[in-house]
Amino acid sequence: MFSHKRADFGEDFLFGAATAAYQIEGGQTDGRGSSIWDTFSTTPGNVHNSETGKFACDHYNRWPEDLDLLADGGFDAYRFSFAWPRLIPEGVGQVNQKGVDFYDRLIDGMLERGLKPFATLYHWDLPSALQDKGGWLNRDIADWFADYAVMVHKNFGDRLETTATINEPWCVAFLSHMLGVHAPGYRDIRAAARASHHVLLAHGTAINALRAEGGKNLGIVCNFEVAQGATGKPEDMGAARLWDGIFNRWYLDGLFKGKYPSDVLAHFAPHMPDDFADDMAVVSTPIDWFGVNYYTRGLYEHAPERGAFPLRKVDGPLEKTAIGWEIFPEGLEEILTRISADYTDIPLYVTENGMAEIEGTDDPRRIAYYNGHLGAVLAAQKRGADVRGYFGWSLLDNYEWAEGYDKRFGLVHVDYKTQKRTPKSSYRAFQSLLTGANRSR
Ligand SMILES: OC[C@@H]1[C@@H](O)[C@H](O)[C@@H](O)c2[nH]c(CCc3ccccc3)c[n+]21
Repeated sequence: MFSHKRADFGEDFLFGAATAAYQIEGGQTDGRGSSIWDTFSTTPGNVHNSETGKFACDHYNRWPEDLDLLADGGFDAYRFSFAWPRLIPEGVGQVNQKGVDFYDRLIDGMLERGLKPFATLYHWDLPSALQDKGGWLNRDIADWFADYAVMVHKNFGDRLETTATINEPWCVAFLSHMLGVHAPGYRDIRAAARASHHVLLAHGTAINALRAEGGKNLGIVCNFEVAQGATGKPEDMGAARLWDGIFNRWYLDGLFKGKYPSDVLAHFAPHMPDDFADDMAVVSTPIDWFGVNYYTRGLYEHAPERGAFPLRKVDGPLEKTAIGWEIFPEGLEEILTRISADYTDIPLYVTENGMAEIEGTDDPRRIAYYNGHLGAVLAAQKRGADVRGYFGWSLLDNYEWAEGYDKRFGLVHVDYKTQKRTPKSSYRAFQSLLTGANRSR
């Protein structure tokens, strides 16, 4: 079990678990439109075993059971995402009423169980019809996204506890347009530079549109990593600093200082959209809370042969999870205190933190992983970070993007042949922390 008590975190602190539509819903039916992950995952070479989210955890049909798991676990909140193609199949225009009905039932199901809905508008499943128009490379996406955000607000806003615009703009832009690891799988610095700006422009444009409709408790979720030099050599420390710029400071500086970091801009400058500087007031539109996703640290070395970004991640010595990420809870304390000291004093939520294992292990290390990172939250709170909640990634084993289904992050095991859900020992640890007892319905 955990070595912490629920009261340690503060009376109003919220505990939750998180998921994302494409990773759990399946349900490619009832008018849902195609997304870039449907096409990317069915293109050979992109995803482990060419696995897709076609069925996933069948959450589209099994959502009552999954909400029961959250309620039985004693969780206060549920972080979920809307599938843009399920609500507006072509991305703009015609609404799919069956999609609206699904999320109506889902959100009412949360409220009936006393679960606070923490919604994410975009968790990577862009409608294919918008990709056909350039997707994140087309500046118009700011308006497409804002119109979608307003549609969600009008249908569900009165029942949502919080709304995040984008999950992990670094993944939407750099991972997907520079590294090509995620959909749409570009490997092009010009695409990466333009997507890295347009994703934040879309965020700010949507925040302004939601404010105009009376939207409240609006935020964004970014992913963070502590970047350290593989050695103390100046060139390796410089590589870590540059990665910190690419992964962390591009978003923190853009969102909270209204200015992109000059070291990263030096590499992106020839490829940035014209007059991007004129957009920075919109990019840094004030928000009400900030979501922090944290998993691990990275060690970096100088790699001159690597072209535009002369750096390379190197293998570290610390214990690793099944997805190869070092276990480094101190990094969560560092990230939370850095954000609250250097960037903003608005409330922070740890919106994702968790550990992958492989099939059937119910890895006992997961309890230690969570215990260590919960301790990091407490340490950050003691150092002044206003951390209001913590969401474990993930409620269920699910579709782990390019890794397919092998890498299991769930607090609850899913047998994909039978769709049987089985709580893991880490689920019981949260249940004990949150309810003081191990019980199931
Ligand atoms: O990889 C575990 C989770 C994903 O399942 C979530 O959908 C996503 O929000 C998320 N972000 C991160 C950290 C950033 C990252 C994502 C994918 C690959 C490498 C780094 C880890 N995770």
